[in-house]
Amino acid sequence: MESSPSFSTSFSSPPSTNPIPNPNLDSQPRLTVTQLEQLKVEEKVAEIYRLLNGVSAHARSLMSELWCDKHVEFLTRGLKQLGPSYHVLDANRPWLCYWILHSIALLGEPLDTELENDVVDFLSRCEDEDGGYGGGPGQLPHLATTYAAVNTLVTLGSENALSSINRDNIYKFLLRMKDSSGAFRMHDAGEIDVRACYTAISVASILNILDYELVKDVGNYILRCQTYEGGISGEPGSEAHGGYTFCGLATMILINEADRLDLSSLLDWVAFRQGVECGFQGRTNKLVDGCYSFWQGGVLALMQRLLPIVAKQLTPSSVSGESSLGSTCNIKSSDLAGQGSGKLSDVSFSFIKRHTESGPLFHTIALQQYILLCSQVLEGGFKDKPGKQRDFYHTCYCLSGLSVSQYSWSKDAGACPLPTAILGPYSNLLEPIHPLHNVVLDKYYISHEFFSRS
Ligand SMILES: CC(C)=CCC/C(C)=C/CC/C(C)=C/COP(=O)(O)OP(=O)(O)O
Ligand SMILES: [Zn+2]
Repeated sequence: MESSPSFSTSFSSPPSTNPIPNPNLDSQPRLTVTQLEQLKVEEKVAEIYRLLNGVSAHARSLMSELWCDKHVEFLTRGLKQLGPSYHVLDANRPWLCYWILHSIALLGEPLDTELENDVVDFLSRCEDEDGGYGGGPGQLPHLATTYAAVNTLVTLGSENALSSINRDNIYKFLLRMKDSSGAFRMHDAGEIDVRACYTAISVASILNILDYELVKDVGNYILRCQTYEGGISGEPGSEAHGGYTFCGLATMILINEADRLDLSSLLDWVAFRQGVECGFQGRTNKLVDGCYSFWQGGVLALMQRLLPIVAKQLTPSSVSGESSLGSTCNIKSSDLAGQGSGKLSDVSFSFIKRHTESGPLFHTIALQQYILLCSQVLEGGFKDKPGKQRDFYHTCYCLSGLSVSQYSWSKDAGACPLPTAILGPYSNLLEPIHPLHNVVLDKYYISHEFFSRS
């Protein structure tokens, strides 16, 4: 054996170079590429956190400040003009709109009407005449960019933005993407995966066009993607990953079938993804990354609302209660038969005992610390981890994760958190999100009202 069992090889390390000799530890077990990277990241993060030692509470609060003005400046500049290096994202332009505009909305910053109308015009030019949005004008419609475009227009929230969406055509596009297995494909003749299922169901739900035809058998596909670890993979037989776990769980909640998952093993898997760096990793034995603050933090925010069902899966009569997800998720614990593996680790069990009544399922202050001290770029924007560059994707998902962690103690969706739930000054508080769609909650309510009318 090349390495000791406790240093098991990561799935994603390239076989040709893995494991490599560790020059610093000649007589020790040899470490894999990922293990060496992990040690470096831990050291960099520890160095940052050491700065907090021995300084006053005031200084610590300043070090944890969210630099709102800098972020708004970075985001607004990006919305107006991007440098040439962004050409690689030419097929993702609705995503850029969503990442930037959702981040601005989370920061509570209004957008000027001219800029807003420019975005609505641009997205209308990305809309295919047979339904769905492409990555840019004239590009083929794709489910991911359709999700990004719809979430952007919901985030803008004006009559002009919401009425620009052709719901009949989007419905036809979604039906065309539906596979006979029940799952969805990303585009005509494209790949089938959990992302496609989530983006289709999220769009249909938010636009109030979700029906039996779209829902039929999609839950069976998601069930096939829950792995032996408890998390959810992109397709059957692959590795559990935070991004897909969010997509899979949110889909199951939106179609009212969350109780079919083994929620106790899912909870165990996701709870263990928060590491010594205080942030989350995307999968077992991989590195921390700021974007998982939302993908994994969002899963835990959803799981918090499902705890009565987790407990019911374990012991059908132990806990009773209703899910609090609101109108899009009308799961009633009384509707659910006790099912699932019936096995729950001590960790999950004590979580449930402590948190069925209140309180988050992860260390929310620690996550805020990772986001604000390790991912935040003081000139504006957020990054994956120390040593990386800022980008709009990480800015969007670090801010979304920050919002989720700030509101995780709040009993009612969006209720103002206590100061003790916020790391740094209270002015760090972001807008709350709807955790199933990742749009700002107020914007969700406006669109819900708008699309309920027709
Ligand atoms: C709505 C929507 C489209 C959601 C997408 C969800 C999402 C983020 C999926 C993750 C995809 C994936 C396998 C990343 C692994 O990358 P990596 O190997 O570079 O990263 P890792 O080492 O952190 O796993
Ligand atoms: Zn990332």
